[in-house]
Amino acid sequence: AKARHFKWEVDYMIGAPDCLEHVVMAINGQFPSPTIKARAGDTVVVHLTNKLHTEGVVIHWHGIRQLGTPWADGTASISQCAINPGETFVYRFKVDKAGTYFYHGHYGMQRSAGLYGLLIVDVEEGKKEPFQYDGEFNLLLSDWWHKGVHDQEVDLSSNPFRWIGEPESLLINGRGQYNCSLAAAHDSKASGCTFRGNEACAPNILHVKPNKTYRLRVASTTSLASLNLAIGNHKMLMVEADGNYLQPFSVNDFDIYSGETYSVLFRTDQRPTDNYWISVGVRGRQPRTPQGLAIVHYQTTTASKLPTLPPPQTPLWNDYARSKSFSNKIRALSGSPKPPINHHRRIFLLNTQNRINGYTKWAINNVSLSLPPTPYLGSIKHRLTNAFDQKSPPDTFLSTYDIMKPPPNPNSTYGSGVYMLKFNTTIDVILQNANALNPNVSEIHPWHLHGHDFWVLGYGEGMFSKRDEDKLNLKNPPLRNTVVIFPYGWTALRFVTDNPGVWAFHCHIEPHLHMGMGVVFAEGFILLGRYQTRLFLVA
Ligand SMILES: O=C1O[C@H]([C@@H](O)CO)C(O)=C1O
Repeated sequence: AKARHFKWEVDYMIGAPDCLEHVVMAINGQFPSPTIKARAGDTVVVHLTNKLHTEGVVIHWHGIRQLGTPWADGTASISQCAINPGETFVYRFKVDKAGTYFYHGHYGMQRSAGLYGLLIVDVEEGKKEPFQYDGEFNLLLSDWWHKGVHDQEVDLSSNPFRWIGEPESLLINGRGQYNCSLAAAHDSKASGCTFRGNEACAPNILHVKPNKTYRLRVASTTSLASLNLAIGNHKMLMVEADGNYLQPFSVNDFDIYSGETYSVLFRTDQRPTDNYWISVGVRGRQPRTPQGLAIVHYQTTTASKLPTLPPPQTPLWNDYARSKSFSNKIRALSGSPKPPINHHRRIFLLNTQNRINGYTKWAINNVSLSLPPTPYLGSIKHRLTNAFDQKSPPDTFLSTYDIMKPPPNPNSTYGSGVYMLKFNTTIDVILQNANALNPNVSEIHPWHLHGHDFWVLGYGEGMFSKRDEDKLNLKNPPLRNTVVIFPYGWTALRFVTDNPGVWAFHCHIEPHLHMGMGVVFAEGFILLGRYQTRLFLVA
């Protein structure tokens, strides 16, 4: 194992992610930020200097569990103070498990502003993956707005509320095309793009040889969009999710929610004199955004030749049955760690859209997350009891709550959202979706847990009930760090509190987190009475 050192400077720069000039966040002048490559067992050391003039910054290493290093999780107000302009903070953490990961800003809405990059962890030297391939490509998916992120933040925090709307573009590896279409040949209304190939917004081209197997690592860091990805005429084999191996299964396309990663294998067994589209489109919300496109180029033909077939169509945005069917196919590779059979504590988290003094918010069990200036990790360890509201949020909600209707009383309150979890216990979380403020609206929310992987025990419709208990999958549930709740449905997950620290658990939709959609798990602190806690000492 090695230590891998990086010297990074975060700044804004002028870019053109979808061909239109726009301010974008960059590391060392690069957008998307540089890809980190490491091997399992390595230590990554990032010296992060904040070159922004008027705002703080932090970076979260999404999917890395930070075993024994909770201070390196990179969450402002939770694991650390935001790094001030001019300051350097050193992130030092172990990448203990091979897989496809990414990193991103976790302060305000800086991820939406473009602060993200990939983190690829290969298996240890001499070890093998449980599948074989001849080459690999990375696709980092994101969505892009023409309105700047500061304006978006103010819109969302205004009364009356202003929603950010759907993205203008989808980006693949930071590249999209707003004012032209690569697939204009298949769309009489669109005007074609003319690229020489070296433009910053020219599409990604994956150069492949015929009759080989390639691994495609796909990560979604979208601010809002749920996506579906397909490769024209090529089937894919799902083999990895969020840094954990899957029982392989074949698909024509797959859904990917913000915060998720997948590896798929595909075989270049199609007509080698043609090229093929990779298309990415919006699901789960009214699609108002053109597909994102990349090209698979068979090296037996010319790279500039556009595919003859049209880009694969994205499935109907509200065909949730299709999305659920895909999610339900995801199983852990046989031999993967299994969940404990019993739980010690079960926390029900009701997701509702609410109002506080006329401001539109999201709340969990009627508490809308509001982060304090002093980071929890320090304030809880040092018992700074006036650093935040010590009132525990509720473990459940009224069983009579009608999730099919808008909240009868939409008024909510702000809270610190801190759940104290005992060390080495098994925690179940039942995420319960509900109707938003408008009638007949319930949206998708991908929830992401820091500091852990969890087992996804199942999904269901309506209110979680005792009867659903028997349907939970304790046999081969996948381990993940992000999972979706479907409209009007529930999702059950389980994890073990074996990693002392303070961990965010939140909707990975950036504007939703900004509007309070999250909670905090403080784990491994000994409770010494009402206001006294101490960090549990572990080796
Ligand atoms: O948080 C959100 O707000 C809007 C809508 O509910 C109110 O405008 C929307 O679609 C969200 O996801």
